[in-house]
Amino acid sequence: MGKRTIRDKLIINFAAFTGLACAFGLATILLNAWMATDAAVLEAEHVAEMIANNGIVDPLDHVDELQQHIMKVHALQKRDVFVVDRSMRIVADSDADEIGSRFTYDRAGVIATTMNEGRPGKFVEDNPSLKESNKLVVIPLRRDQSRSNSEIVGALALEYTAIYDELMESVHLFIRFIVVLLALFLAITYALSSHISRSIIASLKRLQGAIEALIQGNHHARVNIASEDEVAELAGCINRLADKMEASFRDKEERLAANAEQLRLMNIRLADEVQQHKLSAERTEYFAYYDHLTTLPNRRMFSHLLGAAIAQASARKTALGLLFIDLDEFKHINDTLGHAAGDELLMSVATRLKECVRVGDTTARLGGDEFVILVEDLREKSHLEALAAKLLDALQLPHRIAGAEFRITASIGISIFPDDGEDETSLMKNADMAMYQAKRHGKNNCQLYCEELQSHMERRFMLESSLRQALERQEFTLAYQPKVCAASGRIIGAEALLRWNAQPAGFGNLGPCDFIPVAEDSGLIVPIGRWVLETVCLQHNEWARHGFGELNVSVNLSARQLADSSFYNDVVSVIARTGIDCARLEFELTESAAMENMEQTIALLKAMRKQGMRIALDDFGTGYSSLSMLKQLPVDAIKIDRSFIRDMPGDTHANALTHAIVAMSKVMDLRVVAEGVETVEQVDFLKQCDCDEFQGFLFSRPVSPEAFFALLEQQKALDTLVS
Ligand SMILES: Nc1nc2c(ncn2[C@@H]2O[C@H](COP(=O)(O)O[C@H]3[C@@H](O)[C@H](n4cnc5c(=O)[nH]c(N)nc54)O[C@@H]3COP(=O)(O)O)[C@@H](O)[C@H]2O)c(=O)[nH]1
Repeated sequence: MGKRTIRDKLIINFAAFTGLACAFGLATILLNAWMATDAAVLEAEHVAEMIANNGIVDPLDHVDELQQHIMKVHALQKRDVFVVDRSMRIVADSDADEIGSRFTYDRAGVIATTMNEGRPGKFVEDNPSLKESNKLVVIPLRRDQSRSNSEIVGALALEYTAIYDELMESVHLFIRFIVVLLALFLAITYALSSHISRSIIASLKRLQGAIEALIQGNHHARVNIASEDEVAELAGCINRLADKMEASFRDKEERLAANAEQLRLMNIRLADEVQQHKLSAERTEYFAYYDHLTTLPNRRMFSHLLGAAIAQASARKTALGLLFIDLDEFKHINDTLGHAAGDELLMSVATRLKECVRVGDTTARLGGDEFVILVEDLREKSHLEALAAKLLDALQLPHRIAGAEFRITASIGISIFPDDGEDETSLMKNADMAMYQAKRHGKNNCQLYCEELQSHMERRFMLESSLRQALERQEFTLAYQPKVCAASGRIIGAEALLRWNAQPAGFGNLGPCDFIPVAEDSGLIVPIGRWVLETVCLQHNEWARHGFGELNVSVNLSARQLADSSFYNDVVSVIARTGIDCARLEFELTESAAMENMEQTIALLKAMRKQGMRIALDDFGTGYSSLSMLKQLPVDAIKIDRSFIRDMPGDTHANALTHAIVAMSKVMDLRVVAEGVETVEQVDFLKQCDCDEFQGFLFSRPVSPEAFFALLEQQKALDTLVS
């Protein structure tokens, strides 16, 4: 079934209503017609009964009286009346001419039926001669009309056409009235229905328009229905829905606006971050090739530049010079002044270096305090030496760091392409090797690479592996050099000095000055030092066993040992294992070793002194020898370097310095040991200076444990003799 509009439904309703109204009208008409017929028949029956009940008993025997009566009724009411006997012969008739004839115009046999059944009947006369058919009512005619069970002798027929027509006339009038009324009613109903449907449809259309506007996003759309019916309620609902939608839309709009603002801010931030990222990427890219502190090319960049320069020089058959620069004692400066000052110094160095080179030369920082300079188109080797000298001079000039002036030196190694190397790696390695050589040559100088240097390095490498083996094979021994009390002249202690027996062939006779630096550079000095300490402690136990437990014994320490994280624990555990009296154990370290990592060294020395061990500052006077440093370091004694002792008493300068050192030490409550004492004059002078102890060849060279023991025994014997 298709969709039905409201209009369709109203029309259907209207049609149904019309149909019902018509049916009702028709039913009314039919009822009226039936009632009219019934009334006419009843009236006829009544009249017929009246005629029949006129008091005549056995009426067919009194037909004349019956005839008279009929005639009276006919005269009064102008109706046809006749009476038939059971054979349908007319015995009385308002039309007297018909009397005696048979009535034949009742084809349906209504009269016969009436006579048989005793009930009234009605029929329409089938007389073709009549213009209008007569309607007749028939009643049975009894012998005694007052008795209902009396024999039926005939029938009386009374025409009721006129009364019927009269009644039907009013029925027709009623029908016309009903039809007009129905038509009027239908017209009004139709008009009203149309009006209502139009008004409802118009309202619905407005509702539809409002809803469609809402659907299309017009949230201001509202519908105003003046009525107070359901449509108006629906309009109210739609308006409320629209209000909600508008509020929700406004809310959404506000949220959208907020989101858009957030998005905008995020976009700005994102753009900013992208920019930052770009900058950071550029910075990362930059610092991948440039040193962030000095802005000089870094190792990676320099490697590229050197590679390119070698390729170009190789093609052009020209030479290159590579200067490897390492600052002397930079670590000390960094440790004492702090990293910020160290950074400032590095920046100052970078500036000085750049100021010294030509425009086409490349200066780079490899890291730490290592710098390189690449000189292209090199004509003369001497130009490199001149440049190195210029650099050393420039670097020596005071640097203004943190408001104070500092002086530094540097060591420079030089290699040349293609003589000293044809590739980047060998050129760098050889310049670096030459720089180490410059360091070994006392720093603040430059060294040109040469093949001997290479063989020297190779020799050094072989020495290192031999040293490693020596430790494993226990090829080291200790010599002991006596320390003599200045006041009593007696041996009061000894310094343990490392010796290497069974040395490998090809190295000559290697003294500690030859192999200890190699052991220090390679780190082997740590296990070697551990062995020295253990041996010294065991030796002291041995002396103690022979009654020389009061002797003090000194052990040398290098910076590398002090820097070793397990050093303190190693010392403590050796002491615990051997059971040596800590008060008899003294450690000697140089000023430069102490200064390599001053803070850590101070803490370490303090811890050792707390355990009862003593500390002596070795080679005093050759390094910084600053008063402030001496004040900071927790030491018990200083050993005046033998370079001072050697020159006295002839050198007034050395004499004065020795005097000053001893005086200063006394003020600081430090014991003073003079080392390298070789002459009696030196002893006399040192005694005048109030020196506490002497150590030197005058008393004894460093000797084997057995020889030292013999010295002790000899002293003991002398003591016995004197006492
Ligand atoms: N870290 C360690 N260093 C050690 C150890 N053993 C030795 N050393 C250091 O080696 C350097 C050289 O020592 P050595 O060749 O033994 O020389 C010592 C003495 O022989 C020498 N000396 C002593 N008296 C005189 C003298 O009258 N004249 C003279 N020309 N030389 C003399 O001095 C060296 C001892 O010096 P010092 O240590 O400064 O007291 C040396 O620096 C040793 O420190 C070790 O086990 N570990």
